[in-house]
Amino acid sequence: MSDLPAPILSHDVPCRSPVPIVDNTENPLKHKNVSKTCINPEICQLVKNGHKKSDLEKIQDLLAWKPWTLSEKIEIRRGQFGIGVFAKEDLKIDEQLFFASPCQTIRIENAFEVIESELDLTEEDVKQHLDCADTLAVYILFELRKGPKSDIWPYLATMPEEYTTPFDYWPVELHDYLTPASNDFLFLATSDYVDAYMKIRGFLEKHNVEESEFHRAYSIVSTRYYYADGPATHPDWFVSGLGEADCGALGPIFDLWNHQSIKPNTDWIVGEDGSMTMNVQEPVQAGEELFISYGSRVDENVRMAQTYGFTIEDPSKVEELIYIYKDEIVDACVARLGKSFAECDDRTSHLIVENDEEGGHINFDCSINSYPLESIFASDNPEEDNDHNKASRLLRGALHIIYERRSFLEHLLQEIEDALEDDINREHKFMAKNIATSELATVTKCMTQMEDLAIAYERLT
Ligand SMILES: C[S@@+](CC[C@H](N)C(=O)[O-])C[C@H]1O[C@@H](n2cnc3c(N)ncnc32)[C@H](O)[C@@H]1O
Repeated sequence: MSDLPAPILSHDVPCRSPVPIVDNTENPLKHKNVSKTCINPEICQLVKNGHKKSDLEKIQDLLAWKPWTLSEKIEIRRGQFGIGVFAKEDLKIDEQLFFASPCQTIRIENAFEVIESELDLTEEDVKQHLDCADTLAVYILFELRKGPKSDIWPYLATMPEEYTTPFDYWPVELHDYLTPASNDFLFLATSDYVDAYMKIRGFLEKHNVEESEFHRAYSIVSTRYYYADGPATHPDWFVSGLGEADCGALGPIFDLWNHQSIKPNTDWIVGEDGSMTMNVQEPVQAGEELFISYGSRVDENVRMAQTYGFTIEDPSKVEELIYIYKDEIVDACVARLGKSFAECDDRTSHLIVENDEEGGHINFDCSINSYPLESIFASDNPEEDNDHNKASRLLRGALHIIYERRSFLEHLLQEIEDALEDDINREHKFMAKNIATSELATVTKCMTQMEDLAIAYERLT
């Protein structure tokens, strides 16, 4: 049984009607609840005297902003990953911890309202249509500029001042410390927001928005965005579909939950009406941090680095995908099939293109039924071949690639360890180390599986 009051249904909390731009010179805190943000009179006095609010004081303001449905058994405080959510008491599976009605989340409709009514967005400005993330980023940017006059200031005030992730600004001199897959993701990290910036560059320049300001707003959105249904209607300049779960929203309070890939202890449900509920998924002991998984594909350090700007040190808590590159396949083909470089190169180029893999790599899931490896290591006389021969040829090819990768990663890790002896760019070097460590763990696991399989095949002969 939940200790929470019955959830506030969406129709009980009126959504804002289109907000006219109000002259707030008298009361800069337009929202009624916001004017009462100092829930602690001592803090109130300190703020009046020019005291800069701490992170936790800002969180207090956020909690006082709306009638959140938040379990008394949890608390928000600083932990090892910045602000996080913690259990004050033991929690049982299925207990409800948090509920937000649609009006308590920040949705694409809020962004439409402000962009359409307050910003002079012309057809010329939006030659390419904006998607959900772009639109929310523009909205967040201009609300941040309003400061305390913004309707959503108690939320925005809790955002980190600096919002750049190391992957966005990776120093050129540290490129060699990244695995090949990280180098692919490094490109993706910047390309999203650069594309978004380029789409509306003219409009942003008209408002004197520098790239760094847009970058902060875009990062706020991309690191805190959850999928929700698209809007029922939308302006012409908006690109996403109607009513499909391809859009996103920001969830104050909800977005204070930190990430854990494997067995997170809480989970969330987005209702059909757009409400958000957080439930306990694994038993939790008092004092423990509450985690969600940010998504099924973020169990790779490399992807977390790209999207969220952090990596996890413990390799048992992450699982990388193994990306195999063309050069590695060609090398294995020459070494294991005794063919010429030209022939192997030709076969591999052809198959990688046919397999339509971006960037000349294939995703290898440590299975010998992996196409196009199967085709590359196929016999020249397939009609004389049998399953056993096929499998052992494939295993030899795959193991060659895995062994080479493993020794590359061991060497790379040694180089990173040496580089860590000087203090420059330590955060980046630790990130590179975590990525290489988790990839090495995944590759080693795959190697063991392949070797066990190879031994089993040998026994059969
Ligand atoms: C949605 S916010 C979570 C709240 C955040 N900790 C804060 O202080 O506002 C996501 C950000 O939290 C941090 N984070 C979340 N989970 C993490 C983890 N497992 N390890 C390191 N950092 C994490 C990252 O900076 C990430 O971009």
